[in-house]
Amino acid sequence: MLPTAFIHSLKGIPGFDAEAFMAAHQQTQGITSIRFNPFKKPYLKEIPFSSLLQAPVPWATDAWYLTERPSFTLDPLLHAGAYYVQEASSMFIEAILNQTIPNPTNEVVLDISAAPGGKTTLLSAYFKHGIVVANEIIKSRAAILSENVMKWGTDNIIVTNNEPRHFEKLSHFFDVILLDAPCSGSGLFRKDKNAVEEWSVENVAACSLRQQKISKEIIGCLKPGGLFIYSTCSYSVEEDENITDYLCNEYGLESVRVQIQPEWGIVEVQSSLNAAWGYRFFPDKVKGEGFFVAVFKKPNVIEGVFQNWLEAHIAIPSAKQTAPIEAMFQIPDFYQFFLQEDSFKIISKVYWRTLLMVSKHLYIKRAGISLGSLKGKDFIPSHELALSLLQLPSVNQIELHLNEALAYLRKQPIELNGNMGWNAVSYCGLRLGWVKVLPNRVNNYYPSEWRILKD
Ligand SMILES: C[S@@+](CC[C@H](N)C(=O)[O-])C[C@H]1O[C@@H](n2cnc3c(N)ncnc32)[C@H](O)[C@@H]1O
Repeated sequence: MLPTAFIHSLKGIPGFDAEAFMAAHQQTQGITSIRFNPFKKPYLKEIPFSSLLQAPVPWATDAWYLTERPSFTLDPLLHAGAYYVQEASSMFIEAILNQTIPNPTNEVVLDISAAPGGKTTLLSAYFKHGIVVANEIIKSRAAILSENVMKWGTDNIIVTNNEPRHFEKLSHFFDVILLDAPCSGSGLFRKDKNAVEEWSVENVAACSLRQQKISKEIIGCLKPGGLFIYSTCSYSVEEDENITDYLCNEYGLESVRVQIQPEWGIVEVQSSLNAAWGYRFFPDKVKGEGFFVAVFKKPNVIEGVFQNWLEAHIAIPSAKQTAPIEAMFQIPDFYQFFLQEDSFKIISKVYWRTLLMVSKHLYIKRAGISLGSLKGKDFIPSHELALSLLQLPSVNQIELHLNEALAYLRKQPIELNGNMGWNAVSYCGLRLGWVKVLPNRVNNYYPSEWRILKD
């Protein structure tokens, strides 16, 4: 049962049809959609859920509605990062980017509220020659973000665990900022019954203030001429159109209109003060959950100078240290090696300076691809390396059957014939992780904290 005050608060919003809206909330069968990982799909020997793929999500690339929700946990390809289970409305960010930055080059992108990482993975794929700083304020959620980023496997994501105000020093640094704001969550009422119970007029007002505060703290990081995308999964005007007015009034952002197809069912709205464009997703009109998004351009004025970038708390290992690792994994020379804690990592040389600058001001949870660390004389490859997109021609790869893959993901002992030492294991052609073959046993190196607990 939806709160009366909530329904009352939506009356008068263009596209809101109380009866149809409430009927859509009675539907028990949820909508499930996935977006394939464009970098891993070419290696897949079998398309997951091929019999369940119902129809493509019209505003996204290689994203599909499924006829039912399978057990994703028990699909090894979820753990290999073959796809991301993402709510369809959220995928509209790709349609926005296609229209506003049709030829992405080497953009520096900030996803300020990024966990669990649905939009981060989308941004990482869209800006494949750029870099995405994916930030999450809550530590436990930053860990989930990090896990999902590792599974996605790209080398162009830096995960940070900071408050938005910590970004203030990165003046005019980003070409694109996505603020997928924390909100009252009414758009997810169909999926999350707790959100219904927690909804209140007071919380909507508190969320609106928080959205303004986050905007204020990060707006200076956007380059003149840069793109600002604001989204929520709330239907409340206070969190949607009113924030778009705030962004135009306070920071002079210019609203950008996006083309939509009538058959998509998305409702175009305008804010009351600045007539800023916004896009509303109502569940009775769209095959997806509730969502709001608006797009802005920062005026193109030239101001400010970049600070001196070149001091950072990241170490560069010596060539002597990296030579055996380079030889072990045949690392292409467009990568820069760096050491974070005791882990050897790489990032594209193009983004080395970006990383230095970010690391000067923010807590970096992960960046680039971790290759592993030295334990005595042994080099222990990181799990992240197995999940990355790096070709590892010198590594022996053992293809597992479904039962073996699930045993591996449960971190159970498995029997395999591999080469002595480190071997990657894969399922349907995608790497799942590492095993170490010893004379009398095989050690399973799947991370304990990620293991599947479900039978
Ligand atoms: C809507 S969710 C983000 C979903 C994510 N963008 C995705 O696509 O998977 C909003 C996020 O904002 C974070 N958050 C909460 N309070 C915040 C604050 N004060 N500043 C920034 N982010 C905050 C939440 O922890 C949550 O992860």
